[in-house]
Amino acid sequence: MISFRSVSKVFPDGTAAVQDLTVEIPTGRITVFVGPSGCGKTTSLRMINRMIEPTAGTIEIDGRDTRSIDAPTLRRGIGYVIQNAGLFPHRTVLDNVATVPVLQGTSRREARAAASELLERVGLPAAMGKRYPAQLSGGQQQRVGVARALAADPPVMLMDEPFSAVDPVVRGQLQDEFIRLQSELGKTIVFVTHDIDEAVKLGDKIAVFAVGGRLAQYASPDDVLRRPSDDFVADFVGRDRGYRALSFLDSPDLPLHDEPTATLGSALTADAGSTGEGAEETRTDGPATRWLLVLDGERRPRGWLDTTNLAPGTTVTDQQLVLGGALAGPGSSLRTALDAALSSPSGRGVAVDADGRVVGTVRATEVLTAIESARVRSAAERTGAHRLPAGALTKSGTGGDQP
Ligand SMILES: Nc1ncnc2c1ncn2[C@@H]1O[C@H](COP(=O)(O)OP(=O)(O)OP(=O)(O)O)[C@@H](O)[C@H]1O
Repeated sequence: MISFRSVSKVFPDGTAAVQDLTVEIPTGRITVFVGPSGCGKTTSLRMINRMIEPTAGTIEIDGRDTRSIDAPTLRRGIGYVIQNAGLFPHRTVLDNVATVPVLQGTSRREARAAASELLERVGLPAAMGKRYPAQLSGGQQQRVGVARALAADPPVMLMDEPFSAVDPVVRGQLQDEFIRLQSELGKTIVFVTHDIDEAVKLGDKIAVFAVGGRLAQYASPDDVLRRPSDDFVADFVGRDRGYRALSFLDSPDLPLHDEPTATLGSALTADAGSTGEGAEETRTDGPATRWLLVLDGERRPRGWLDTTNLAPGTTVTDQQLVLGGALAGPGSSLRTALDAALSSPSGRGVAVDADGRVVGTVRATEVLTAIESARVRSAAERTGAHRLPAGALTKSGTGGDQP
C-alpha cells in the first residue's frame, strides 16, 4: 500500500502543483491518476520515488515513510516507465532491459538471459534483443520500456503516460497486453494518463485530479462514470459516460438466436436469407433488405450479405460483404453486446465462442432489456437488498473485432 497523507508540492517559483493530497493506493492493483494537463499527476507520481520531494505531508510505502529510505534504495523497488520509453539509444534492446540488474551486481550473461525472457513476456521476439531502439517501432519501444522496468522485479511500478506516443490501434494492443501481464504479475502500479478511456480500461481505482492539483474523486472506474462527485468530474469523464459504464456489466443471460448463414465461396440457395427467425426484413437506411450472415469454412463470421437483389446460385464473395462492427464473445460486457448489435448492418449482433465461431445473434432491444435488469440488480445490490451472483459486475473487455 502506498499512502499519501496530506501531501502538497509548491515549486520554488510558487506553482502549487499538488494540494493536500490524501490517497491510499492498494497493493497489487492498478491505480490511475487521470486529469487534464498540468493538474499535478506527474508531480504526484514522482513524489513516490522521491524524484520530487513534497513540501508538506508524508508518503508511506507499506507503512514506511519514504523519507526514511535513501533514494537509490527506494528506487530499486520501484520500476519507472515513461512516454517514448526513454531507452538508451546506444545500447541494444537486450542491454537496455538488462541495465538495472547489471548495476545491481547480476552477471551480464545472467541479466541478458533474464532480459530475453522478459522481452517474450511483453510480446517481443527474443531476436529483437540484438537491435537498437531506433530500429524498433514506437509500440515495440514502449514494450521494451515496460520490460526494462520489470527487469529488477520491483513490487511497485510507476508509469507516466507510457502508451500515449503511439497510434490508437497500437495503444489498444499495448493496453490489452498490459492487462494480461498485470493479471500474471500483480504489481502495485500507479499509472498516469490524461485519457479517461484509458483510465477506465486499465484502472482498478481512478484518482481524478482537477486543475490546481486537487483530488476531485477517488473511486472505482464504474463509480467515477456512474456517480461523478461533482460537475468537474462529470464534465471530464464526458457525455457518453452512461454508455461507457456498460463496460462493467456482464452479459451472461442474453438470449441468442439462430442465424441463417451462408459459407463464403458457396452458391446462394433459393431460400437463403428467408428462413429462420433471424431473417426477417430489417430496415436499415431506406428500403427493406434481407441480410445473411456469411461465414468461413470454420464458422467464423466474415460479414453480412445483402440478398435483396441477388439471384439464387450467385456465388458469395468477399467483395459483396458488408462488415459488421464489434463481436460479442464469451464474457463480453453489455456494452460490447450493444455495440455489436448497433454496429451490425442487420441490427443483429454476432456472438462468437472462444474460438471465434458463431454461436448466434443478439438484438439491441434485448440488450437494452438486459441493461435495465442489470441496473435494477445493481441498485438492489447497493442497498443490500439483493445479492448478485459472483462475478456479475466484473470488468470485461470493451473492445471487439470486425467480422
Ligand atoms: N519544476 C517545476 N517548476 C515549476 N513548476 C512546475 C515544475 N514541474 C511542474 N510544474 C508545474 O506544476 C503543475 C503540475 O505539473 P505536472 O507535470 O505534475 O502536471 P500533469 O498533470 O502531469 O500534466 P501533463 O498531463 O501535462 O503532464 C503544472 O502547472 C506545471 O507547470
